[in-house]
Amino acid sequence: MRIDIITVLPELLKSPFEASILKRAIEANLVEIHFHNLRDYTTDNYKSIDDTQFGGGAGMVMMVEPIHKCINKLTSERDYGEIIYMTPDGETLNQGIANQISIKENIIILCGHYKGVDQRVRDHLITREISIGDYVLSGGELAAAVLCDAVIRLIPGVLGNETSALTDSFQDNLLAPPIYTKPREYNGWKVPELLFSGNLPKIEEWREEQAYKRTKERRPDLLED
Ligand SMILES: C[S@@+](CC[C@H](N)C(=O)[O-])C[C@H]1O[C@@H](n2cnc3c(N)ncnc32)[C@H](O)[C@@H]1O
Repeated sequence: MRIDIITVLPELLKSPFEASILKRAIEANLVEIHFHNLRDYTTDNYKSIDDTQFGGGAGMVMMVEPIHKCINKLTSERDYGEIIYMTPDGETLNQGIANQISIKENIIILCGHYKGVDQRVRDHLITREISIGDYVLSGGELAAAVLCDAVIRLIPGVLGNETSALTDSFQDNLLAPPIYTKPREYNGWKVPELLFSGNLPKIEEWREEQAYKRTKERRPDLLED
């Protein structure tokens, strides 16, 4: 998979890709990340990417031209399965959306700033708009990093254990069951006996029951789907 990220702050985005699972995925050539500084697509001496709003009002708006030029350059080189704008009024990111995006070969992610981008970018250049939640960040970079992490860990081969992403919360509309590791007893706090029984079908059944119970308690809305 190839991910092209358009940003005015590439430095803000680098560190999430320089550690742990994302770093290993890049090193293993399972994903390529390319940053594009929007200021490289400006025409004036000040490298302006924003201007005041037509009609008045507080806050600057990101201009259509540099974004158009950058997206045009990328799409003239290869096809993209999705051109995503990170925005608080987009569809809220969930595991289903991450699954859908993880099977795309190439995607572009546009990070906004200030009041956001000129509406014509959204009307004519963007194919999907994604929010990471009902709150407003200062820029799209952290949101893009969240989306990339959620997507990249689903690419086959990225996680050491192929099945582990499938047993995480939300994959089957259930939250994950409780998990335990050594020691067997700590401070008088015990691990459920069944987990030492070696009876794998029973353990699996217990995990499913626990996942269902936790989902019913914490996220009953998931069971309605
Ligand atoms: C200050 S916000 C703009 C908010 C916009 N004026 C509004 O009210 O919807 C600047 C940029 O941060 C990004 N951003 C902020 N909150 C976000 C969220 N919850 N999800 C995804 N991106 C977000 C977007 O790229 C947005 O263009």
